[in-house]
Amino acid sequence: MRAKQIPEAAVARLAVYLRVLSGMAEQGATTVSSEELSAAAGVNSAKLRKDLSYVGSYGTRGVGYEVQVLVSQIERILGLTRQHRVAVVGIGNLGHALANYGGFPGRGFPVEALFDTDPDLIGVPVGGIPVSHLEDIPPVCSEREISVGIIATPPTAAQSVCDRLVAGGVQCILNFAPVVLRVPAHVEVRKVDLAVELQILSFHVARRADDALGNQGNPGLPDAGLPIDNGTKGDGRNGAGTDGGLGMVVR
Ligand SMILES: NC(=O)c1ccc[n+]([C@@H]2O[C@H](COP(=O)([O-])OP(=O)(O)OC[C@H]3O[C@@H](n4cnc5c(N)ncnc54)[C@H](O)[C@@H]3O)[C@@H](O)[C@H]2O)c1
Repeated sequence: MRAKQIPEAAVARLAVYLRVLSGMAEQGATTVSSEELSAAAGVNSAKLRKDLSYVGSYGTRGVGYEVQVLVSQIERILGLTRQHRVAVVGIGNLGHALANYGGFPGRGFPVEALFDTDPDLIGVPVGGIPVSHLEDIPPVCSEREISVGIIATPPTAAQSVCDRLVAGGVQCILNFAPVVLRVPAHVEVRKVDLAVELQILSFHVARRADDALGNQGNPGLPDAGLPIDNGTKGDGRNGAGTDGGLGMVVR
């Protein structure tokens, strides 16, 4: 199956399986049953088998899946066979945490550039990387071949930051600012909103309470298994769409 035909929710779960499988490989596991993997990932085994069929992996009866083979298959489908260099813009509370987080490089996302406007921060190393000024985003991103930009600025600054990242050749943007970004069609945006995740959790708690009272709950609401909100290209989900004339996608 081609990567673009895999449902968004399954893509998010594949990333979770990859994290779990990498941990198993580190512990020396060579094979894993679908039951073990589904328990470790917190996904039911029928859904897991369906997800793994998207990457062409069906396992062997009585043996399960070869861990390294499955890791390679998921990495290939997620485009993780090469590194994606990351820039973080806005080195405040969140930006500091992201810049200092040691877990990105090992997952193929080394942080290579930091930007802010605060004169007290410019030139100061955070997580070993000196903070550059906002104005330098295009040349620095282009020179360091940054492909992922993380926006952790106040919402009022996010669009102009986004425009600079795009001018620097960045193709993927992870946006923490509570604002909808306008980007050219070739740029992919994902929006992270932890409040939405909390609201989804709240929904599931409320549904359980409903079920306990013998009601059916609300079956039409989304799977809470997604770590982040999506912003897919102009498909009408999540408020995404095109502006029709400018070739821009609003996410
Ligand atoms: N999505 C979520 O779940 C979530 C969670 C926490 C925070 N946020 C959002 O993340 C953003 C950052 O939050 P924070 O608590 O780190 O804020 P903060 O005020 O601590 O940091 C913001 C940083 O952005 C810098 N900045 C301001 N204008 C800039 C510009 N034009 N270019 C570059 N840098 C600029 C500031 O100097 C500051 O260092 C906010 O928009 C906040 O709403 C989102």
